Amino acid sequence: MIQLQGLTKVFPNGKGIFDITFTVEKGEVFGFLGPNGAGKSTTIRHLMGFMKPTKGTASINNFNCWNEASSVQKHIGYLPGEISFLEGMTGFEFLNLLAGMRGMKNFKYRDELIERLQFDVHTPIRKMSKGMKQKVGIVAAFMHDPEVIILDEPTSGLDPLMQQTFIEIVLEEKKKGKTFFMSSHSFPEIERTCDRAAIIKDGRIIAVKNIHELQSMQRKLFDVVLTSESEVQDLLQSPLDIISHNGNRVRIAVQGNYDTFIRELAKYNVQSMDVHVQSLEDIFMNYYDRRGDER
Ligand SMILES: Nc1ncnc2c1ncn2[C@@H]1O[C@H](COP(=O)(O)OP(=O)(O)OP(=O)(O)O)[C@@H](O)[C@H]1O
Repeated sequence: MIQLQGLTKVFPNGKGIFDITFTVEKGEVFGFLGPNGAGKSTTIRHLMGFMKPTKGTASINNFNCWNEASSVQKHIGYLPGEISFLEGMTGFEFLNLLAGMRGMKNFKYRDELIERLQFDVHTPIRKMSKGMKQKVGIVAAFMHDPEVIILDEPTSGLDPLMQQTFIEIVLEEKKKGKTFFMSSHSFPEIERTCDRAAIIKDGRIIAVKNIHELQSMQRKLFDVVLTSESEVQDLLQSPLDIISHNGNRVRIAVQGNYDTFIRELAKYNVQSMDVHVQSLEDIFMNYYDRRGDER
């Protein structure tokens, strides 16, 4: 449904995106993850036909995103990363303007979305908070029942309850066979909604992975308190993956090797233990670091 083939955009300052290649299948929810400035919005702007690539192609539904931008945009719902609306209007007037431009006839879903996102759509846009504007943007991206929905950091500005509502809406649309491409910093949101995710850093794709694969890469970090610093010194000689230590405290990473972990710790007087499950974000950061070392 969405194809990027060697997509490259080099800005005059040498930054940009380089040789981006991947495919998103019809009905797939695809996450696009990366730190600030990695190239997420630039890639999305190419998908929307707002930017001409230096090299390579982007296509949606077999339409070239640059040469056939108007055909592409007919199939798409889009939420930009930075929303700029016609500030003189209310949210409702803005949505009506879009609906008119799109020749929309059925407003049932629009009204349902407004109801679920719980905001006063008749507020003038210039008086809206960031979160309220984001909600208007979400309604605008979904209301016309598009086949493909492209979202640039959709939950930024939403409170946790509304993030949850948003996730539910995405999962419902996924069931209807919609294709999603969404950039995000929120790993739980990607984890809950996406089938696969691409990880981008410094304009280059460093991994495209199945979400289950990412989840199975999760390590657990145990913060263990022993009775003395000398015990910690002894433990440092063990085969355990010790991330850090301070006084009689030690942080140990465990990924599958629980038996060794318990056998080693049983040799000491353990005073307390806390566990942290590594977030997907940490997994990505580890991934970046490893790749950085290889270069
Ligand atoms: N029009 C432009 N001219 C010059 N450089 C640009 C332009 N647009 C983006 N860049 C640069 O390209 C890189 C990628 O930017 P982009 O906005 O795509 O990142 P991003 O992953 O969306 O980041 P964020 O999460 O902060 O929105 C950055 O280094 C940015 O400064």
